[in-house]
Amino acid sequence: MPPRLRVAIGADRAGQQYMSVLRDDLRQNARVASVINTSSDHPDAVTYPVIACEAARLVVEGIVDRALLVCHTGLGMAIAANKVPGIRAVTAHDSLSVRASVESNNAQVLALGQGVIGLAAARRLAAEWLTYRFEATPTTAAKVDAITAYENRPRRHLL
Ligand SMILES: O=C(CO)[C@H](O)COP(=O)(O)O
Repeated sequence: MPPRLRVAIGADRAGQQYMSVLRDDLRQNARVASVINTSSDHPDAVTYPVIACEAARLVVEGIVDRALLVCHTGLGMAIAANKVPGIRAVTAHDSLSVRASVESNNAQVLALGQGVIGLAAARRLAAEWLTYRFEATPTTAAKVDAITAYENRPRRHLL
């Protein structure tokens, strides 16, 4: 089995229910070394950009390997997390996309929508997500490196 993963988990108010179930699942999963909860259990505590950027920061600082985020659609969490340099965050609600996000895109952040999929599907996707690792072939690595290179360009060259 590959090295166990350190995972951050977080949710806004709209994702609290799934997040608490997924957090317990992560804690019981043999593929997980540790779980950091980036959201307060209080449902009004924080909004999705705060949670997403905090979780993304934990990833880029090397405190965790991945982050699992839940909001109503999974969209805002991914958008916000992607603003943190070095983060590749996706919203994915099917097995193929979840798998490709890790194996092909080397995404470290998965955002799920509590309003989009059922709880059983969310639990299955999260469990599957833990089994995947980036497969650094010449083609996949070159594309991910191209994203990083674009991100690291001086700002005047971005337009
Ligand atoms: O789904 C969300 C963001 O994509 C979030 O849970 C709700 O955001 P809001 O519609 O801006 O409140």
